[in-house]
Amino acid sequence: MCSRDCCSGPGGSNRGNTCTDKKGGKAGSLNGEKIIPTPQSLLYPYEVIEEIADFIVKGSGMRPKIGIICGSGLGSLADIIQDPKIFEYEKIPNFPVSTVEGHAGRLVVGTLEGATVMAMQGRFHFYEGYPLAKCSMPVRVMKLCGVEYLFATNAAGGINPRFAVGDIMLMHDHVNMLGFAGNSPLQGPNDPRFGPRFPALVNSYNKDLINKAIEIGKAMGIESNIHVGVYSCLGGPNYETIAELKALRMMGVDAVGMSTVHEVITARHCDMKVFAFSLITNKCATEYSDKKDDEANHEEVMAVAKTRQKACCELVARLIREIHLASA
Ligand SMILES: O=P(O)(O)O[C@@H]1C[C@H](O)[C@@H](CO)O1
Ligand code: HPA
Repeated sequence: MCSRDCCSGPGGSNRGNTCTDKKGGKAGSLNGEKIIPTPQSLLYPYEVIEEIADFIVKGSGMRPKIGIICGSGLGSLADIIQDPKIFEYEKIPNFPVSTVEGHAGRLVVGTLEGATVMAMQGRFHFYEGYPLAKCSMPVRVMKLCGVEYLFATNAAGGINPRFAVGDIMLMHDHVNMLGFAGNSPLQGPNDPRFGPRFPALVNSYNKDLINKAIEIGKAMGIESNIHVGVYSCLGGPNYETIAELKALRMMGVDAVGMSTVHEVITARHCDMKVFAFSLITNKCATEYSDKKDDEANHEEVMAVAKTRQKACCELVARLIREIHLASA
């Protein structure tokens, strides 16, 4: 049996992603066992998600209402949670592990501005070798824990020439490049306990929350650093070519990254309200040049995120306060 995490789901059974064994042989029959392709939706059945959610709710003694996913270098969004109960990903049954620098690999449950919240300090990316359904599985865990609002954050390259490094782009739409290529976290049989077979995605990004965030940005005196725009997720881990960036710009994309979209699709499928933003950590070149500056790198992404942690934390905390006060 193949034990690689990329192709084993809960229970350790093979989940049918293309896989090579230790000797580099193509999987199809590994150690004599036949590998049967498994649709993404069967990677984590409802009952397994329920078990994970029970583990978190019982372990924390809380039913969080707001879920936060911390982007690269934005783990401090979870550090401001009060009275935190911390769950290392390795200790949560059937949870994947974080493999990317800047993604600590912990789930933090507690209170923030009076609201009960749970935050992923570390997300899962397609390029790590995880199928999309596994990348966004924690969103379903959040849902079954009681979460109504998803706050998804990411580090992204700015394609819109008006964006500067350190700016925040509130996402109001996305272009799902992995979807264009036929990949979706919802692939396979649909479990209606999560949501409908064919979810609509217009109005995925909650307009009220976007408007409130703009107001908060003004109150913080950073309105000139706040934009509203379109994000696109590519598979990574390589950054984009100039031709790809030009094409994305022509499609109306303002910022590009390697995450978030599949999480938003999963959240909207199970009817969560979504707020998402990109921290612009680098400017993407859309013209050819020999300048080394044009080359994105993860160290720069992390360094910029560090300098903007405070503003991002304040924006998130103030918005959560508004949600909490409105529902009190
Ligand atoms: O998890 P996010 O989307 O914030 O991380 C971005 C995309 C890659 O994981 C990494 C590239 O620097 O940052
Ligand atoms: N491209 C893709 N992902 C990213 C970038 C980028 O320029 N910056 C941070 N994450």
